[in-house]
Amino acid sequence: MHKGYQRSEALFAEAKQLIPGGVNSPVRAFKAVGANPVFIDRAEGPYLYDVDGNRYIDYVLSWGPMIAGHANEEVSAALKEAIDRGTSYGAPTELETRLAQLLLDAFPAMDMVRMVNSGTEATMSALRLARGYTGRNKIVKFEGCYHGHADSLLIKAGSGALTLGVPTSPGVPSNIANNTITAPYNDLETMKKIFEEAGDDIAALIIEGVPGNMGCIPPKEGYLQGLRDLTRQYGALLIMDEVMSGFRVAYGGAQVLYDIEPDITCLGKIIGGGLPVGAYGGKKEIMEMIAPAGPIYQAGTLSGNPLAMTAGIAMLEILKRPGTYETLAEKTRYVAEGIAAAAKDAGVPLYSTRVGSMFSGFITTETVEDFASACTSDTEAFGAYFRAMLEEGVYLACSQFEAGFMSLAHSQEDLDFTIAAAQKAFRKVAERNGGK
Ligand SMILES: Cc1ncc(COP(=O)(O)O)c(C=O)c1O
Ligand SMILES: N[C@H](C=O)CCC(=O)O
Repeated sequence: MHKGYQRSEALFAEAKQLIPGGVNSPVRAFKAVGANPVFIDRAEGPYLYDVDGNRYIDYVLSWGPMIAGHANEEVSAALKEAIDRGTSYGAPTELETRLAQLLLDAFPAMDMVRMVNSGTEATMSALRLARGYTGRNKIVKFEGCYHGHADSLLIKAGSGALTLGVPTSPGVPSNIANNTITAPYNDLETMKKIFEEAGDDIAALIIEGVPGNMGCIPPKEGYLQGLRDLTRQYGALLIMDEVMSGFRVAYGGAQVLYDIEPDITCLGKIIGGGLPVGAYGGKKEIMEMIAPAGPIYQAGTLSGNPLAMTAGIAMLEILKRPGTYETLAEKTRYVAEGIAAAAKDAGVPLYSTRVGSMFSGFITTETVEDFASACTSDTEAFGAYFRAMLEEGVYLACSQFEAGFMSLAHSQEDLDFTIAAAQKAFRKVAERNGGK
């Protein structure tokens, strides 16, 4: 029985006086689902516990990083041991080299990697590198893909920007926006035309390994290879943003799953084991353009932070174990199919997608394969579904345009509980739709 949201409501009211919108990242505000955020007290395994004493099965997992579950014993033990040796030195450590080696072993396309503090820093720095390396200015991104909040990339962006109705943010200077070309995802013909027209000016094409920021939308067969061939033909770099898909859809990322060789890869989330981190890497010839090896400047006071490196190493050691990704994919299949069946039984149209341990359910009768088709979803109905699931004790991403994530800690009981909750929630959505 849900205990209500009293204390969360009070904390949110207080936070709104001190922090814009009461949150430190817009998606957390639950704005698109007609609710107020629950404030979290603690987390363990697959569960979040809120300040009112409610327990939720968590499919957000801090927006992806907590793939081994919250407060994982091995990650926590490594961190406890590390913290007494100091929390930041601003000087090199062996830990950075150890994590770098793990990343390079997992990504055959990377010869070198640079650590930063967030996914935003990784993609922003990767663009500068691509521009500096090619001597060109334009970049191509996809409608509905989100790569963090750097100016060049906040154009027709997904995630919170899309959910909150500001996919192209005010404050991005027009001369920067003019250098970003946007394209529809999963449409190779349109991309060919873009390159025919502007190919000689394009420094890079950036794509999410598996887009998750307009909901999870798998690439069509051969699409990524088509982009790889096209970028090579025109001398543009292919940047795979695997901040979300890295170590989520495979050990490595989407490029390992689909056998694609990008020029630059961006990482974040899982590789920090729940601590702030990002990384970007690629071929030696490109990476050695970065200072101090080369002239392209990029720096960071806390980059390579020993705690983030420690947590990342512990996390990858867990994920390396045989069977990890098979287990994650099987749990995801089970719950996604269960949710889809629950929607069908209630007469709610649901288009279900998944890749590895990422999944989405779009409330629409359409086939979802790009931004335009994702936008056919009934976001009001999604809000009703989200609120009903929350009351049942299941914490989903608070937008139709976000992906769900599975962890190693979710038990069979948790998955069955989730499906039973979805059966109740979709019946409520159907009643609401019938009552329209
Ligand atoms: C694909 C992708 N790229 C980049 C980012 C930006 O990462 P961060 O939020 O760590 O800045 C995110 C998430 O926010 C993401 O999902
Ligand atoms: N969809 C975003 C990243 O993947 C959500 C994280 C955020 O913006 O706070």
